[in-house]
Amino acid sequence: MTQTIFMVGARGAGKTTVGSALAKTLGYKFVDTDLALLCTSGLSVADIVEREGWEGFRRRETETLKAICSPLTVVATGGGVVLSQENRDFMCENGTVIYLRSPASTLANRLEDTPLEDQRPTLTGKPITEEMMEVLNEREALYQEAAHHVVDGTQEPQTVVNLIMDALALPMVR
Ligand SMILES: Nc1ncnc2c1ncn2[C@@H]1O[C@H](COP(=O)(O)OP(=O)(O)O)[C@@H](O)[C@H]1O
Ligand SMILES: O=C(O)C1=C[C@@H](OP(=O)(O)O)[C@@H](O)[C@H](O)C1
Ligand SMILES: [Mg+2]
Repeated sequence: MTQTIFMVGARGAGKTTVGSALAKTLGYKFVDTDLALLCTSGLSVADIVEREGWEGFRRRETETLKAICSPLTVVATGGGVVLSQENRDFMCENGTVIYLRSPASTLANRLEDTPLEDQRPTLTGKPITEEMMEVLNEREALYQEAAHHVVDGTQEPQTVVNLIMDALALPMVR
C-alpha cells in the first residue's frame, strides 16, 4: 500500500484530525487541501469565497488536490471536494478513498464547538444543524460513490484510525 489515501466526508467528519493521526501511524506524509491552499495563496477559504465566489474556491481546490497528490501521503480533502466529477475520478484513479461517515447531529455539535469560520464559512446561511442535514442530503450519495471504504467516524480519533487500518487490511495499533 503505497498509494495516496484520500479522506472525504462532510465538515467536522474528522478528515483533518483522523487523517493526520493516520499519517503518523503509517509513517506517511500528511497534507490538507484547505491548509495547502492557505499556505500557497495566503488566503483563507472565507477570503477566497469573498473575492472569487464558491466557484473560484472550487477551481483552486481541484488544482490543489492534483498538485499535492503523491505516494505515501494521506490527503485530507475539504468537505465539498466530491461535488466535482473530475475530483471524484481523480481520487479514485490515484489512490484509496476513505469516507468518514457521521450523522448530521454529530457533525453539527463538533462544528459548534470548533467553528473555524475563516476556513468554514457558511454554505447556506442557515443554522448549523439545518445546514448539515441539507448538505448531507445533497452529498451522501457522492461520498458513497467516491469511497473505496466507508468508515464510522463517530468513534474517538485513534479508534477511527484503527477502523481504517482494518479496512485497508493493515496491521492495527492498539
Ligand atoms: N472522531 C472524532 N471524535 C471527536 N471529535 C472529533 C473527531 N474527529 C474530529 N473531531 C473534532 O471535530 C472538529 C472538526 O474536526 P476536523 O478534523 O477539522 O474535521 P474536518 O477536517 O473533517 O472538517 C475538531 O474540533 C476535532 O477535534
Ligand atoms: O463542505 C464544504 O463545502 C467545505 C468544507 C471545508 O473543509 P472541511 O470539510 O475540512 O471543514 C472547506 O473546504 C470549505 O469551507 C468548504
Ligand atoms: Mg479539514
